[in-house]
Formats: sequence, structure tokens, C-alpha cells
Amino acid sequence: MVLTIGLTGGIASGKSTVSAMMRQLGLPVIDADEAARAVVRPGEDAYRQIVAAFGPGILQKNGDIDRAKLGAIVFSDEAERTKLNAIVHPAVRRRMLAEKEELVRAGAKTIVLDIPLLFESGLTDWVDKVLVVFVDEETQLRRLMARNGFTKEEALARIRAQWPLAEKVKRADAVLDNNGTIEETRRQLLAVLETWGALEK
Ligand SMILES: Nc1ncnc2c1ncn2[C@@H]1O[C@H](COP(=O)(O)OP(=O)(O)OP(=O)(O)O)[C@@H](O)[C@H]1O
Repeated sequence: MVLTIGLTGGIASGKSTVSAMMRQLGLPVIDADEAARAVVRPGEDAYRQIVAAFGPGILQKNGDIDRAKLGAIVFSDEAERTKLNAIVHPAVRRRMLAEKEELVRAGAKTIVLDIPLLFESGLTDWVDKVLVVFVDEETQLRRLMARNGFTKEEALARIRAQWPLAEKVKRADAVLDNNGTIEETRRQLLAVLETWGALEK
């Protein structure tokens, strides 16, 4: 039996920090953001579909998709956003499932799926356990502003575009409180993984 852990949280709540810890512990991590970048690289099906749907005007000189341009188009137009998601989402899911199959074939006992929008995308059925990285809104705001150089308004707009973190916490199998130090978070992570038998080889 393979144990599949879904790692999620809110923007700047510390998911990448925790996923790096999990990798350090030797757990294989499949990263949804990385998959989303990979499927739109030149040569990929989703790349061709995006160029066909939005035109070559969204390309950079070197042929890569200009994420800022595409982002500006879909940001203000829901129909365009739906069109893009209909191309990208299935491709990301296929890629993540293929990566998971590969790890299962290679004999992995525990697999981590790092999916920032696990709940928003309705993918909780993909995992056996949901691990939520939690911070209070004050800490989240401070870290997001510091990391991205956002104003308070810019940071709040991004926080409010996601499910409230408290809702994710309610539905979690385990929660890591990341308001404290990295070391405190690491201790909580080890305890959860121990409980789930996730570190057994
Ligand atoms: N316990 C902590 N103490 C201090 N700083 C932290 C802690 N955890 C994370 N950070 C910092 O807070 C910021 C957000 O953390 P991280 O990038 O891991 O979050 P994330 O959930 O992956 O964010 P996103 O969804 O935006 O990619 C980073 O700058 C990180 O270095």
C-alpha cells in the first residue's frame, strides 16, 4: 500500500518550506506548480493548444509563453481564464498522475503531492491524508509582503482569492502551525509523519 499525502495551505503559509523538509527526509514530492510550468513548455501539447487558442502574440521572442502577457489576458476576463484552465488543468493532472505512477513502479511507499490549491481544485480524493500548513493572517500578510515586495492591499487581494485558511484547517487530517520558527515546524512535521508511518522504508 502506498501512502499519498497532500500538502497544502495558503499563499505564503510555508508549503515550499515544508515540502523542502519532506524532500530532505527522503520523501518524493510531486510539485503541482512545477508540473504547471512543465506542461506549457515548447513541444508540449498544452503549449500548442495555448498558442492555437490565444495566438502567437502571447509568445516571447525565444518561443516561450510570455506568462505575464497571458496572465494579463486571463486576469480580467473570465471566459479567457476558463479557456486557459480547460487546456492547462487536465495536462497538469495527467502529468502529476504519470509522475505518481512512475514512483509507485519504482517502489515508493510514501508519495507527497504538493498542491497549493488542493481544496479549491477538488483534488482531495487523490490523497489519503491532507496536511495543511497554517499561519495566522497577520503572519501570512507579513511574510507575503516581505517575500514578494507587495503592498498590504496587493497581499490581501491574493490572500482573499483563495479559500480561507481556517476552512482548509477544518478539513485537514493534520495541521502544522508555522507561526513559530522553522525548527518548531520541523518538529511538528516529524511527529505527524511518525504517526502516519510515512517514514517507514
Ligand atoms: N517558520 C517560518 N519562520 C519565518 N519565515 C518563514 C517560516 N516559514 C516560511 N517562512 C518564509 O515565509 C515565506 C513564505 O514561505 P513559503 O514560500 O514556504 O510559502 P508557500 O506556502 O510555499 O508560498 P506560495 O504558496 O506563495 O508559494 C518565505 O519567504 C519563507 O522563507
